[in-house]
Amino acid sequence: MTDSITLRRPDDWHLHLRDGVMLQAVAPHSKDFGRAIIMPNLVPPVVTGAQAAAYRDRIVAALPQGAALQPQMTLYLTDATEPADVVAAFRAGIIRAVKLYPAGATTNSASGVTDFARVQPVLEAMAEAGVTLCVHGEVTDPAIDIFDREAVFIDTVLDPLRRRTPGLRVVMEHITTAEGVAYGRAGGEDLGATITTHHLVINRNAILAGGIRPHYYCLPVAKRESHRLALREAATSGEGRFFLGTDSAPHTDAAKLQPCGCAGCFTAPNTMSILAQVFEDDGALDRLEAFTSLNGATFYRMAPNEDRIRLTKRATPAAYPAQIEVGAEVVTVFDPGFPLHWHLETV
Ligand SMILES: NC(=O)N[C@@H](CC(=O)O)C(=O)O
Ligand SMILES: [Zn+2]
Ligand SMILES: [Zn+2]
Repeated sequence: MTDSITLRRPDDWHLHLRDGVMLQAVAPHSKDFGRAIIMPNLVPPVVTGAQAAAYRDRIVAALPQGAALQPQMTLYLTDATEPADVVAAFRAGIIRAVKLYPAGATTNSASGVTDFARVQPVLEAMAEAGVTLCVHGEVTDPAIDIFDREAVFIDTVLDPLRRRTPGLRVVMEHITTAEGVAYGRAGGEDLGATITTHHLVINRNAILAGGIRPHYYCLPVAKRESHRLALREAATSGEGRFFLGTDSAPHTDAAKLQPCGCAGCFTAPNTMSILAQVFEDDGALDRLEAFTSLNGATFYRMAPNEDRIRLTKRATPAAYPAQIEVGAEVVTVFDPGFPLHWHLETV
């Protein structure tokens, strides 16, 4: 039997494409998404409108002909960001959002915000102009347990920040906890939350039980099973607050398989096949389109994509490479641990 579903073309509201040889290798794997919010944590970070525009051009040049992907650029918020520069880049159509990394929270976040009072004028200008703030929501205090850093961030940083900046549009990026789901759900239309593919599939046992598995290590780190189930419930609910941001974050195996390995899962090549299985398993295939193709666009006040993709379930699993080549190195593709019977087809 062959099952088939047709969806509006999905968008990826949180994507790392990197630069240089890595960009060339990974960009084609996101070609079937419509819009993608491109993360600015390059080295050095994307901090000016001119840098964002130049990076956008490099991304477009790295895409194969006929690719659907339309990069939506972001600026990396630092203590030195000028409110007028952000608003000018937004009004010029160069950027879609600004990304907040607490300094030291994740990969390439050293230039992130150290002092929230310093960036308050930027946040106020963004609220006024309608620029979205995308937030990596983890505290960096070494005294806080890594599995608690998201929940503590919500209480001690995010909620106060939103209260003192009325009207600011915020996306909680890659939520990983029941607390993140609850906070996202309680927000108004100015609050959204992205959920990754991999956090719907793995809990922390995947990283640590029976041996350490660096390819499942990302930030925020996967939590216990009850949190994964809360994310599944949120993603498959169809509620407008929750939408797909893959956080596909490629690192070479050389960088991941280290005494101190990098955080990030590379899910771009097989995300839609994995999500179709997740939603089928939860009896929610009819809500996959809301999660991947409608809710994020609504949040970002964009029309949904007009064109469609098709997912077809076949007896033979979809093939995807275990690794892709990046120059002389490789990047390992996320292995969900189950066969991918849903094949992505362009219509
Ligand atoms: N998610 C990750 O584990 N890594 C991301 C950074 C981020 O999104 O926090 C990366 O850039 O590698
Ligand atoms: Zn992050
Ligand atoms: Zn990310």
